[in-house]
Parts: sequence; C-alpha cells; structure tokens
Amino acid sequence: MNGKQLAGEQAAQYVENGMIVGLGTGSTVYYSIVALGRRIREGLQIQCIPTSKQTEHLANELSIPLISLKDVEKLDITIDGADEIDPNLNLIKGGGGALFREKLIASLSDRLVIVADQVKTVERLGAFCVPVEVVPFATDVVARTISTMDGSATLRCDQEDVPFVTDNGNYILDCNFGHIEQPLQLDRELKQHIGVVETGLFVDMVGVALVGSPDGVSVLERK
Ligand SMILES: O=C(CO)[C@H](O)[C@H](O)COP(=O)(O)O
Repeated sequence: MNGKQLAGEQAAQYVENGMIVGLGTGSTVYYSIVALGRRIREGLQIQCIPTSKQTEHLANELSIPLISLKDVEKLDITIDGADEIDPNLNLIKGGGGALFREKLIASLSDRLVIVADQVKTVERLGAFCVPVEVVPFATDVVARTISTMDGSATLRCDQEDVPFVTDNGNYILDCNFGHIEQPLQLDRELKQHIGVVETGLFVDMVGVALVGSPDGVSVLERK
C-alpha cells in the first residue's frame, strides 16, 4: 500500500458516530472518503459536508449522507490533504483549486486532520507556489500587487491556456514568494488586497497530520 492510501485510510478512524464531517479534496483524502463510505455501509452514522464539487460527486457515488452548510454551524472534524506541511503543521493547500471551501470548512471544524504522503513535508513552506483565489476582474491588479511583494504570480491555466475556474467562479494565481518565513503575516497581507478571495496558506489550523510512507504512518501533533 502506498503512503497516501495508508494515511488516508487511517484518518477515517478518527470519525465517530454522530459526527458532522468535512470531506476534503484530492487524491489522498480520496482514500479517507472511500473508507468512510465503507464504514457507513457497516452502520456508522455521520453527516458530511464536501469541500468541492469533485468531492460532492464522489460522496454521492458512495451514498455518503451530505448536509448543507445552511443547516450546520460547526463541524466536529474535517479530513483533508495538503501540498506542503511544515514542522509547525502550517500548510500550503489548493493544488486542486478547492482552497476557499477547504479553508472555510476547516475554520468551522473542531479538528482538522491532514493526510499526506511524506513527500509533502518540508522544513519551510514555499517551494510549492501559494495558490491565491482571485475575482476574475481583479486578476491583473492582484498579480501586479504580488510583484510589489517580492513575489511572482502565474494565472493557473490548462494546456490550451484556458484559465482554471474554481467552484466559486474565480481564478487562481499560483504565487512564488520563495521560502516563506512568516506564513501568517503573508496570508494577512495578501488578504488586504481587493480582489483576493482567499489564500492557500493554512496557519495554526491543523490538529493532527497523518503522514504516510510505504513503511507506515507518522502521526504529527501540533506542538
Ligand atoms: O488542497 C488541495 C486541493 O485544493 C488538496 O488537498 C491538495 O492539493 C493535496 O492533494 P493530493 O492529496 O491529491 O496530493
């Protein structure tokens, strides 16, 4: 079994009867969602909120009960993936473009459990570009602002140069700031600019990270 599958499946064990569960997005949390589907068929009773249309589709295929945010004030737990994890369990997320809903759901959750392959662990965030969701009309304005912050921004596009559109109808700027010394400060600074919807910097949000390798899963708790 590969690291993603080991970590993903182990995270499903954190979910208990009666919980409201946030379902993240990506190829690692996929294994958690499939494992939850299995547990539901065996009798587990939970209600879930997906963080993307892709995950909503998967949950529906697996007959996982979904609940709307309008009926829920907070969640017990969210399981999600990550693109980078630093030693303080701060993250870069949004490689799949779902960062806004992922961050909103995580912020409403008592516990955020991250699942990742060990290649996602880094000493300092920043080798992976920071995805920044922007209102399309403001894209060029935000990109210019980022260049004044010693960063560079690239509009996320497909192979035909068509911009990627998020589930919220926005664009993504993938932003390179080099190594990030102060992720919280950078997140706050980015969000001051009109047109920025949200960033993929998740600071002080994670409760536990399950990091998988073919040899097993390391459980990293926030210090
Ligand atoms: O943030 C995300 C999507 O917006 C994903 O959780 C992140 O990209 C990790 O994905 P994967 O588990 O496929 O490597």
